[in-house]
Amino acid sequence: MQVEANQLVFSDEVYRIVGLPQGTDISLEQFLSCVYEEDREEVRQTFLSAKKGISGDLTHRVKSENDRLIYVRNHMEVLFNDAGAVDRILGTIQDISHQIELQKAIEAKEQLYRQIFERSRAVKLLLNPEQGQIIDANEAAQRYYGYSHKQLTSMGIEQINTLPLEELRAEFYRTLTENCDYGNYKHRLANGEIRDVEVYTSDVEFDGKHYYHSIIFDVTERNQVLAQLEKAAMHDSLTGLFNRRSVDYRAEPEIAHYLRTGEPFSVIMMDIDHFKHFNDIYGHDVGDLVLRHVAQLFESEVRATDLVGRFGGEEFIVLAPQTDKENAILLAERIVSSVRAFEMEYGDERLKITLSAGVATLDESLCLNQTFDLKDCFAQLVKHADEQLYNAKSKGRDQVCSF
Ligand SMILES: Nc1nc2c(ncn2[C@@H]2O[C@H](COP(=O)(O)OP(=O)(O)OP(=O)(O)O)[C@@H](O)[C@H]2O)c(=O)[nH]1
Repeated sequence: MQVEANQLVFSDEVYRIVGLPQGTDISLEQFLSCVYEEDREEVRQTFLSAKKGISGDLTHRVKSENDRLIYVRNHMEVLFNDAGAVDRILGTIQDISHQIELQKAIEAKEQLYRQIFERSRAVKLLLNPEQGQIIDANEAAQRYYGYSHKQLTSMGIEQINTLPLEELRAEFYRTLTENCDYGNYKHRLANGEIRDVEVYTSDVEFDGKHYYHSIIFDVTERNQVLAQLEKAAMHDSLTGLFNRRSVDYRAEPEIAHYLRTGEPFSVIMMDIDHFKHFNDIYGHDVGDLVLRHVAQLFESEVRATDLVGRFGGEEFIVLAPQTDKENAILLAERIVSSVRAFEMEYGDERLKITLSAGVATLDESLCLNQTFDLKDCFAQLVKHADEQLYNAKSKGRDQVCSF
């Protein structure tokens, strides 16, 4: 622009941008009329400042043909004459519509993903994998954990996850590298409650840095139901002892362990003497009570590594790993004695209970006859213990016999 003459000289590109025929003489006002109304005043002010000697930059819109809006970056460079007065303003107008459209598309996408993260009803956290720092937390996470966004984003994941940070890192690494996209953890809420959670984690990259995007599902109630179902499936409902299915399930690895290491393994089969009398004389409920009391006595006599199960009716079994014949006999005698010493109160009466037991200890002959089928091997062992149990019964009951 020739400042003195108030005359604008355009390059061909500027004529194209403003949509005017090339070579047209243009005044500042004519140029401003091409500028989008909302931006016009700002462009005028930048021109006025340039006229006063201040160079400037601005982004504005220009109305092109068919009123199409074009975004331009307008740089006004002030050139001074020898006397130091403003001589010309050299304007560079660059069509940046494409970049702006691109930027708008990126922003729109960013907004979309931001909303997917923030408005999701699933609990979501964004973590820094090195420090375990919580970088972002959506509203559902704030509600779930009971912390504000500010509090969560100043916390490390180890303040929520009950695992120590080192173990957590190893867990994250395992989850991501082993292509297993979720892990089960315990998370602590602001009110101190510990909840079971299933966490799905994916590695996301942004600006050259890696983050972990975790979606957290509370599975506390589901786990409680599963644990109850599992307990019901594995235990006898009357006595709380393991049921026959779980005895079989636990016996097979013990036999495999014996075959591998030669460490002894014994079983004790036990049966309450004349149990039918309790039912017949006092009723079935009292019979049930006897079974419960006896089950408690068993549990107090065995080691934590032993397993006591109800094999059926009034027949019980003890699996005693790492126990040889001598020690299994001692254990059986201890149990038989403790039952003998026990008196069950029933009204004014004190009911006496006795028990017979048969012991069998695993040896190779029991397994070698089989084709190394663990089930058959265990059945053989039980059969031998059962024979000894009936031996004890026939010898007068209230005693232990062994194979
Ligand atoms: N109350 C109760 N009785 C049961 C249960 N399961 C089995 N019984 C009873 O246990 C009794 C077992 O009787 P028997 O097998 O004749 O044996 P016993 O009377 O203990 O005699 P010996 O074993 O020969 O000393 C039967 O009357 C069964 O009905 C139970 O869950 N509750």
